[in-house]
Amino acid sequence: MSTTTTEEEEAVTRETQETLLEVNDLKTYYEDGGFLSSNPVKAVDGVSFDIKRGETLGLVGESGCGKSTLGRTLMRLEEATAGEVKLNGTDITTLSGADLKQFRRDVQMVFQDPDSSLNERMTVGEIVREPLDVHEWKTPKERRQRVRDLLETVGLQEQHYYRYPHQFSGGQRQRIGIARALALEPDFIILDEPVSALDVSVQAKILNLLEDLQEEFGLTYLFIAHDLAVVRHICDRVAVMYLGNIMEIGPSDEMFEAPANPYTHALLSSIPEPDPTTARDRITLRGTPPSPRDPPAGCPFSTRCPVKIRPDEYRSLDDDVWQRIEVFREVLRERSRVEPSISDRVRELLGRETHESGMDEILEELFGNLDVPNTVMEHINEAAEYAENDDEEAGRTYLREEFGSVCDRERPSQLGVGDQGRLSLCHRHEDEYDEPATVFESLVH
Ligand SMILES: Nc1ncnc2c1ncn2[C@@H]1O[C@H](COP(=O)(O)OP(=O)(O)OP(=O)(O)O)[C@@H](O)[C@H]1O
Repeated sequence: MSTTTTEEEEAVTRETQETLLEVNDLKTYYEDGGFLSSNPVKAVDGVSFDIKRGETLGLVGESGCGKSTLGRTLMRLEEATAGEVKLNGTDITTLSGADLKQFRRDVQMVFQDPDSSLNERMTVGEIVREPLDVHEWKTPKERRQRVRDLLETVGLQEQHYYRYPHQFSGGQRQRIGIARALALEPDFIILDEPVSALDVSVQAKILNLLEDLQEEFGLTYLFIAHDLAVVRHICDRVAVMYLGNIMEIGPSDEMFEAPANPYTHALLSSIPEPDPTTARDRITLRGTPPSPRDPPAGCPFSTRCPVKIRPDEYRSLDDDVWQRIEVFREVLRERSRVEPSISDRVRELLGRETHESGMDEILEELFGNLDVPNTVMEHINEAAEYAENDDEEAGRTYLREEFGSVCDRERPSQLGVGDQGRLSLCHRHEDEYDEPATVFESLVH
């Protein structure tokens, strides 16, 4: 049908478009000598992608998954720990002097909260003119004219030049932020949740403005958002981020219609469907994302994945028992996050052995009403014993060795799915395993 041809044509067009930004195995770690552990926060943990000139790439994921850190690293507001960021073929992570100054003209950022990103003591004219002054753009007279033109471009008026940000509505303030970002004619703009703080009625106007500006000036966008509906509307492609990794990246229409990665699947199933006849089955994710100080050794999503690969000997184990084992593993992980000295202190304060009394209750709660095979229960008891003796780490290792699979052990690579260059980070795309979609089907029926 014609849609397929159009989609294929789009894929071919993308192939021939010029690459503006290329990111290779980028890592940004925060070494802040944390209170609970000296491990760094692995906010961005090895991401690779590219953005073509004129394209809009959406970056979505739950709070804390590393979206802003990635955006800030691309802006050189955070220092990359490892990897490459190439803009027009030049690695920007090592730029300095005049080259860095030029880079600061080419890449701009629009922030979520126009209230806190605009200096209340400056007039609108001064705010928009500031980057022109810093970069000594042409003459002062030409700068003033440029600001007037920019105000008009973003839908404000010339007389707004002498007013202060507090005299404007949220949408107008975001227009001021956009005018400022456009001042130096950048190639690339990072939009960090640009409409999240605005009323729904104003959001559409700002999104339309951004689309018009993109067309007029040939801009390339990285659009950071947690609102998937907004992303679907405005982005050509979407990258789904989880725990510092890109789990899936590809054309937005294709991804929204048939997510390939289990995490994308779960994320999309949590948005209400406008058309109830196509309602997807909702997937409720267990637990919370692991700490980015201590991410899983294998797949980043392995601790919560509803379609995680099981070891052969447990393929036919009852689903409920299997889920509870996974929860038990999560419990030990949580407990091992607490530094022993703190748990000792708690025990001291309570005047009792908190760990020991807790473990029996946990096992009863998790497995008490289930028919658990003896061999399985023996393994669980063994791990519980380690935990009772304050060695959660040994308990975790024991469970990983017994119940773990390739998902726990090996980080998957990004594998191609579909025929439009979509990539997904999941072992299930390897030939020997069932695809995530097939397993989700069987879970539901
Ligand atoms: N300056 C910092 N020092 C230490 N850790 C940080 C710092 N900034 C962010 N983090 C941590 O890095 C991780 C990623 O944070 P980031 O703000 O990039 O996520 P996000 O997806 O943008 O979240 P949100 O949507 O809530 O802004 C989080 O665990 C966060 O606590």
